[in-house]
Amino acid sequence: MTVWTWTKLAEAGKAAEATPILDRFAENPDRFAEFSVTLDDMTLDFSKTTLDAGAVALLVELAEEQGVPERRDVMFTGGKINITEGRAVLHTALRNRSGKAILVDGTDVMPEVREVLDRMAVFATGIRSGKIAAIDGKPFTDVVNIGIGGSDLGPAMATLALAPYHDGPRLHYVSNVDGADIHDKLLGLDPARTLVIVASKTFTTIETMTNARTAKAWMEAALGPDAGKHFAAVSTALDKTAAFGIDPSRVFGFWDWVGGRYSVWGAIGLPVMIAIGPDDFGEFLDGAQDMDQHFQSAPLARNMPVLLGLVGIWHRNVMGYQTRAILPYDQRLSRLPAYLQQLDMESNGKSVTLDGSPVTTATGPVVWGEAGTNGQHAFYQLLHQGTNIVPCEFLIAAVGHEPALEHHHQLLIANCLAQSEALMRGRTLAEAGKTVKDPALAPHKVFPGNRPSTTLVYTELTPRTLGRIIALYEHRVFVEGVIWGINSYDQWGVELGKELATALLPLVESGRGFGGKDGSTAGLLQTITDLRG
Ligand SMILES: O=P(O)(O)OC[C@H]1O[C@](O)(CO)[C@@H](O)[C@@H]1O
Repeated sequence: MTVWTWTKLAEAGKAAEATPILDRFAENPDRFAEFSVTLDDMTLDFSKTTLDAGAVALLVELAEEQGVPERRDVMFTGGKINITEGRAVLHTALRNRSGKAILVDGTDVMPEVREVLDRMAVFATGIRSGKIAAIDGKPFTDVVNIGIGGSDLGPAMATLALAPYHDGPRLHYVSNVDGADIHDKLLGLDPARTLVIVASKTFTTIETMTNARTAKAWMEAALGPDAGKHFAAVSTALDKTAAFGIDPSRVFGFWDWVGGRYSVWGAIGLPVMIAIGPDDFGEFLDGAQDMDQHFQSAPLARNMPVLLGLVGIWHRNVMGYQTRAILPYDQRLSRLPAYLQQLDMESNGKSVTLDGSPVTTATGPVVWGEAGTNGQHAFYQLLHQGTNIVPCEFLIAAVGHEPALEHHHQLLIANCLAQSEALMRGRTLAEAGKTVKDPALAPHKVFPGNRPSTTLVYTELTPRTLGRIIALYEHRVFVEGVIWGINSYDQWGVELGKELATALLPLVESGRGFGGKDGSTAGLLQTITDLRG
């Protein structure tokens, strides 16, 4: 009975406060082994948390009671778990390399998935080799991807993450409707050498369509009516890509059962495939499949995504922490926090359960972060001494991609481990007193410690490793969403702002008619109108 389990968990949470994390290692020399989980060369360490064996057992019980294994199996087999949109949730089909059929409404989706991936590979290879050339017969040197949200964050994050594997044309990402974005990205690009990919699941998103039209005008000004030959599209709306003038042979489709924020594995990943090539893109998919298979087969208590999800539940619901920080010690993962913000917050930022009734527990935390070590010199002050406790999620590769700069990587590792140690260990007043001549300074140098973190360690940030990392976080979001009883796969919360922006545009354009608006909005419209002159 779930209420009973939540009650027991609340008691466990109170009891946990009595034993500092650091002391738990003295009590149990096997704590690291017992509170970490491994998949091949990847280890998730959650020993620097207040969890003990009893709490983990209760959390696993909660996951079982809430039906995590059953819901997982329904998701993987094409059940329509996105009930508010009547859709299956099958991003896992995009990286199903097993040859097994996956049925949606009785039809195997795998032949279509493979067909699109094969077409992407032919196109990407052609662009990379120059066989698919610009209208003057010369190779494309630059690719501009226009998209936003899931049609931008995943490929942009992955392109940066996999820079050491990038041997195709240069990639540029335009997302913001702010004209500054497309202006600055196109500046210095030669339309004669540039391919534009318009990426939009719906092909209606105002930001993307506005940027796409601007890019088309830029291209047409240079190339005239042949400009369309420098465009490709990724979308589920094939009628709309045709209306935009993109040749169907350059349109790569996907399906309504792939959510935008889960879509990097298929056609939305086209720019990544162009950058790193189909073979490495295949490795990326293989990595995700590794995690899928582990998620499906490992017992809950040794299951990496389940445990990461349960650590999240412990921190959010039992300890009451409101945010979680994503802290990759990898400059090339500097877009990971932004990517995970959409994945996590658009999925689990919900207030009603599947049946529409209000939730009775807190749901998704605020997700934020920055690459280490940069964050250390910005916001770690608050992490160590602020009044909020922020569970920190560190990521670090054992090996960097720059052998000649090995000393940099050693410093990076030392910094990463030092931070989780410092958060846990803290510094007492007595210890602080020994570091200062003036005792009045000692309180300023106290660190409360006992601040929780997890660390994900792997050999090297390869395409396969990146695939595993992203799939790990996708499944973590799933596990938490199931426990909270919410639909992680819709995003109605983004609609109201879009509707109001559409209604406001004519007022901005005309500079009048503010009467029906609330005082603040009318006042801001008037002020902006006056400033625009
Ligand atoms: O790919 P599209 O349809 O342009 O949508 C872009 C993004 O907009 C949203 O629908 C809402 O912001 C996201 O879920 C999605 O990733």
